[in-house]
Amino acid sequence: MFRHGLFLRFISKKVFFIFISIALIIAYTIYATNTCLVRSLPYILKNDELTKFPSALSILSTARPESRSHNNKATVVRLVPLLTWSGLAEEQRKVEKNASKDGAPKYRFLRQQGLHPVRRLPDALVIGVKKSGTRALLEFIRLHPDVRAAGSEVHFFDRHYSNGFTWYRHKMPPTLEGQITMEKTPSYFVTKEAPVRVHQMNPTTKLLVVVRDPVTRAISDYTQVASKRLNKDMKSFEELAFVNGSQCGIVNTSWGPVRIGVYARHLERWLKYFPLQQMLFVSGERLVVDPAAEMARVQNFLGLKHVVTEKHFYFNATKGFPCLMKSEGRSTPHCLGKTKGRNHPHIRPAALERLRQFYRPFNLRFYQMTGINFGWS
Ligand SMILES: Nc1ncnc2c1ncn2[C@@H]1O[C@H](COP(=O)(O)OS(=O)(=O)O)[C@@H](OP(=O)(O)O)[C@H]1O
Repeated sequence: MFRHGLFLRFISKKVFFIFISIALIIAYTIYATNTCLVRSLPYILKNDELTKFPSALSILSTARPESRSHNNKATVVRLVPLLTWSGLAEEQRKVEKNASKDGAPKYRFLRQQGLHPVRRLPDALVIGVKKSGTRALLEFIRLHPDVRAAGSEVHFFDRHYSNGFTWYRHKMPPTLEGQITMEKTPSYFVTKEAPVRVHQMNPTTKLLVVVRDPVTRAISDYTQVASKRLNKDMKSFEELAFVNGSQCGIVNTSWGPVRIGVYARHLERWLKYFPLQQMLFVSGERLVVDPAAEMARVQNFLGLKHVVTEKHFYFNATKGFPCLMKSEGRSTPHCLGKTKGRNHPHIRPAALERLRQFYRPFNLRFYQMTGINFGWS
C-alpha cells in the first residue's frame, strides 16, 4: 500500500515534468515561427507595391508607415489578426482613395502580372428606362468579375456627344482583355439621336432595357421630381398627368413622365438600327421579386458564366427590396441608396385606371414587338 503510494507520487512528478517540458517546447516553437514569418514577410513580398496590395496587407503589421522601413532595425512589428472581408474592403477603399485611377495599386499589381487594363468603349449599355430599376441592374451585374462599369451615368449619347469618343472612353473604367465594359444612362432609350449614335460607335453593342409598368414608372418619376422640390409648391400627380388636371379626361402626353412610358414608340427607333436579338428586356418587377432569375437572363445575354446567383441577395424587409450581401466596393450586406425605393404618393384609383387604359394598347404593341408579356394590367 505504502509502496504503491510512493510509486504514484514518483510517476505523477515525472508526468508533470514531461508535461511542462512539452508545453515549453510548443510555446517556443510558436514564438520562433511567428517572429520569423513576420520578419521575413517584407523580403518574401520584396516588391513595395505588392506590400500595399490589400491581400498582402492582411498579414502585415498595423505599424505606421515610417516604422515599416525594411532597413530600420527598430522596426515595430505587431502581429494582427488576418483582415476580415470588411477590413480588406476598407484597406482597398483607402488605397484607392489615395491613388489616381490608372495608378491604383490593383492595376499596378495587374500590370506586374503582365496584364494591361485599358479604358475601352462600352460593349454593353443599359439604355433605360428611367425609374425602372436600372441602378439595381447595374449594381447587380457589376458583382460579376468579368464586368466593369462606369459608376455614374455618363450621358454621352444625349448630352455630351460633341465631346467625342475619346472623352467617352476616358469615362470608362480600365478593363482587362475579355472583360465587359458597361455604362448605364436611362435617358438614352428616349433620346431620338441615341440609336444612330450608338450604332456609329459599334453596331454590335449589346443593349439592355429595364422596363416597369409605365403607370408605376410615371409615379416614381413624379416622386423623384417632388422629392427634389421639398419646400416648393408642386402640382399634384393628377394635375400634371391629365390635361387641365382632369382626372378622368385626357392624358397629358406632352408631360415627360407619361411620354417615357410609351415604350413601343421609343423601341421602334432602336429597332431601325439594332436587331431585337441584340437587345435584352429586363422586367423591373421581376428584378425586385426574383433578382437571381433576372440576373441569370442578363448573364446569358452577355455570354457570361452564372456567377451572380441567389447567394448574392437577401430580402431586406425594412427597405422592402432585395439587397446585396456584398458588392465590388463593400463586403458587408447593403441596400441601394435612399433615392431608390421611395414611398409613392397616393393616387386616386380613377386616375390610375384612366392611365392604365391609356397605356394598354401601347403595352400590347410592346409585348408583340419584344415577344414578352410583362403582365402589366
Ligand atoms: N433592389 C432594389 N433596391 C431599390 N430599388 C430597386 C431595387 N430594384 C428595383 N428598384 C427600383 O428601382 C427604381 C429606381 O429605378 P432606376 O434605378 O432606374 O432610377 S433612375 O432612373 O436611375 O433614377 C426604384 O423606384 P422607386 O421605388 O420609385 O424609388 C425601385 O422601385
